Amino acid sequence: MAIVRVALPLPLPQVFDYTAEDAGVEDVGRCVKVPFGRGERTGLIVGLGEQAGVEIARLKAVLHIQRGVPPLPADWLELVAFVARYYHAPLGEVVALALPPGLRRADGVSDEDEDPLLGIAAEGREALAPGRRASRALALLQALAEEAGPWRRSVIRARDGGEAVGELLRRGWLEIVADPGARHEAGAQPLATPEQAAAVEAIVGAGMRFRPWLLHGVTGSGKTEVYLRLAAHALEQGRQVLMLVPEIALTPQLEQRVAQRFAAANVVSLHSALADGARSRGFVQALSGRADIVLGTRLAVFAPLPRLGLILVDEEHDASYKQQEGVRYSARDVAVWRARQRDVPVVLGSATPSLESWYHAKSERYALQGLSRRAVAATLPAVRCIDTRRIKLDEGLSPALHAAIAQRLERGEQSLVFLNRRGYAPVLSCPSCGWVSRCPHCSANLVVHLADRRLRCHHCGCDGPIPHACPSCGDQDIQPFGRGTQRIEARLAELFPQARVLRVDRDAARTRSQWEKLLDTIAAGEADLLVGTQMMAKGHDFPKLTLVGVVGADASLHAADFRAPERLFQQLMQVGGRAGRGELPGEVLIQTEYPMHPLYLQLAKHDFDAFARMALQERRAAGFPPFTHQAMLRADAPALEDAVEFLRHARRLAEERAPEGLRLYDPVPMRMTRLARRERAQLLVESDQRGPLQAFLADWVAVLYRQRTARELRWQLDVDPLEV
Ligand SMILES: Nc1ncnc2c1ncn2[C@@H]1O[C@H](COP(=O)(O)OP(=O)(O)OP(=O)(O)O)[C@@H](O)[C@H]1O
Ligand SMILES: [Zn+2]
Repeated sequence: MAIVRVALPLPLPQVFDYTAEDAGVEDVGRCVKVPFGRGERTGLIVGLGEQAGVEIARLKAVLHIQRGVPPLPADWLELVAFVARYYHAPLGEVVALALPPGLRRADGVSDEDEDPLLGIAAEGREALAPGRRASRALALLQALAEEAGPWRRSVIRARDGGEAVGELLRRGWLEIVADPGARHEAGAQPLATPEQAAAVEAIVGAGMRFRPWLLHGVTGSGKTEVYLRLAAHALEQGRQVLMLVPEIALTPQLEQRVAQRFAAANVVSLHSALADGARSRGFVQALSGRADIVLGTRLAVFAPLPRLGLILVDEEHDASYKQQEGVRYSARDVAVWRARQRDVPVVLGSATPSLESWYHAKSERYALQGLSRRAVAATLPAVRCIDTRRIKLDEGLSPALHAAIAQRLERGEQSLVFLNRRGYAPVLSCPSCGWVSRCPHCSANLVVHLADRRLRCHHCGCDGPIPHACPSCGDQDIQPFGRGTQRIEARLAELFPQARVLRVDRDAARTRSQWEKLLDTIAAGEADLLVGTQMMAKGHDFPKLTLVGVVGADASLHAADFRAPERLFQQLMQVGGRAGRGELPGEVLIQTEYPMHPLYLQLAKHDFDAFARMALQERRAAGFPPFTHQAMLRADAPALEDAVEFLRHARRLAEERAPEGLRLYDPVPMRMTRLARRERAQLLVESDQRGPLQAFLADWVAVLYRQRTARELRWQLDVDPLEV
C-alpha cells in the first residue's frame, strides 16, 4: 500500500496524504480525485509519503488516478513549488492555477492533433499537370505547390482562398504527413535590419544558455522580428519556444504571424479565454513535447515544456503579467526563474521597460540589447505639447488638435484620439443639490454610458438606468460631468461628418471576434478617425495611422501611487509609438496644462533613458522599489474595523519575529476602500534585502494561518505588489 501526498486547491498551507493501492513513483505528477470532507476534490500527486503503519489505517483511499496523460515532470513540480514558496501561497492553489481545469478534473483529455500537418499527395501532383479545368481548389493547390510545405491545416485555412482546404483533402490532393520531428524551416522573412541582426547574433552567440536579456527597442523597431528569428534558431535545434504576450485578445495579428512564419510548427495558444477542452489539449501538447511554440498570456508560463529552449516575454513592462487576485504571481519574474532553472535564455522586450528590469540591465544583472531605430519608418514621430491653459476647448479638443485631424482627413491618413477613460462621462451630477452618481457598493462613481443609457460601475460591474431627474432633489437638469471615449466620439462625429469615426475600447470590443473585426476595419483603412483607450496603445501596427492626439493625461501626473509617472510615461510612449510606423511620418500632440513638465519634455525627446534615470533617482531617494523589496498584507471584510483590527493583530505578530532592517508600516484603509460591498485595508512590509524579507514572510504567514479571524474576513499576501 502506497501513500500519496496530494496538493488540493484549498486555502490551507499543507498537502494531504491518501492511500493508493497500486501507486508508485511513476504517479508523482499525476492528477487525482480524492474524497474530501463530505465531497470529492481533484488535486495533484506531488510526492509519495512515508509508510507509517499506525496512521495508514486512518487515511482515505484515492478514488481515481488520471493515467491517460503523461505525469507532470519533476521540473514542473519544482516550478509550482517555487511559486508557492516565493508568493507564500498554498501549493494546491498554485497547482490549481497552473493546470487547466479540464485536466485537473482528471477527466479524459484527448490530445489528438486537431490541426494536422498537411503535404501535397501524389494525386495532388497529378492534378497539377496542365489541362485541368480551373477551380478554387486547383488555384489553392497551385499556390501551395510554389512553396516547400508542409503546412498546418489552420495555416492553409488562413490564406487567401484557404477555405478550399477541406475540398483538397476530400479530393485526396492533400494528405496528412508525419511531423518532420522537431526541425522546422522558417518561412519567408524580411531582411533583418543591422540592429536586429546584431541583437539576434548577440543572443544566439551567447550559446543559448541561461541569461536574461532586456531587449529595449523603440516603438516600431521590429522586436517581433527579433523574437521570430530567435525562435527559428531554437526550433532548428529541436527545442520548444515559450512566448508570453500581455493579452492574447490584443494580439491576434501576432498569433497569425507566428503561424505563418513557421507553417509546419505546432503553435499552441494558451490563455484563459479558451474553452476548457482546448486549453487542456494545448497543455497536453506542450507536456508531451508535441507543441513547438506555446504562445500565451501569463498563465502560459506554467506550460510544461520538456524541450524548452527559449523564453520570450513581449511588452515585459505590462501590468497584466502580474495576477491581481488569488496567487499574485508575476509571470515575467517567474519566466526569469524558469529560464534559470532550465538553463535557457529569456528575452524581455519593450520600448518602455519596467524600471525594475531597466535597473537590472543597468546593474548588469540583465544583458541589454538596444534597437534605436524604427524598422520601416525613417524616424520616430514628432511629439509636441499643446498648452491648454489659455485656450478654449471644444468638448476637450483644442483647435490645434482639430486642425491636425482635419489635415490628416484631407490626406487620407488615419488619426487616433487617445483618452484612457471609457464611457460617456465619468459621473452624473446634479448642479442644484450636488448629488453625484455613486456606486452603492464601491468607493467609486457610476460612469455614464449614454450609448445604452446605463450608469455603470467599472469596479464591481453593477449597473442601472440613467435617472431622468435627480434622485435626491428631483431637479431634471442632471448633467454628465467630465469626458469619456463615447463623448469624444460623439463630438468628433459632429465636427467631422465626412469621417468614419471608430471607437476602440472595452465596450466596443467585448469579445475577441468583435476585437478582431475592429482591427480588420482599421487595417483595411475603413476608419479615418479612431477614439481609443489603452487597448489601442499595445503593439499595433497600422501604417496609415500618422497622428495621435492625447487628451486628459494630466490627471495621472499627480496621482498618489509612486508608480504613476512610470505608467504614464509608458502609456504615452506606447500610444504615441503607434503614429508613423510605415512610410508616412507621424506626429503626437499632447494636450496639457503642464507643457514644461519633465515627463512630457523627456517624452518629446523620446528619451527613455533620461526618464528612467530621473525616476530611479527619485525611487532611490524615497526608498522605493527596486531599491527596496515590499510585501503587502491586505484584508477585507464587510466592516472596515474588522479588516483594520486583523492587520493590527498581524502587525503585533510581525513585531515579535521581525528581523533587523524590516520595516513594518501602520495598517491603513486602501485608497479605494470599498469594493463590491467589502471594506479593504492594507499593511506594508519592507526590507532592503530580499532574503530576510522572504524568511520573515514564511514564518509570519504560517502564524497568520493559525489565527482565528472575524467572520467573513479574508486576507491575502501580495509579494512585490504593483499597487501600494
Ligand atoms: N527587418 C524588417 N524589414 C522590414 N520590415 C520590418 C522589419 N522588421 C520589422 N518590420 C516591420 O516593422 C513594423 C514594426 O515592427 P514591430 O511591430 O515588430 O515593432 P515593435 O518593436 O514590436 O514595436 P512596438 O514596441 O511599438 O510594438 C512591422 O510592420 C514589421 O512588419
Ligand atoms: Zn461598484
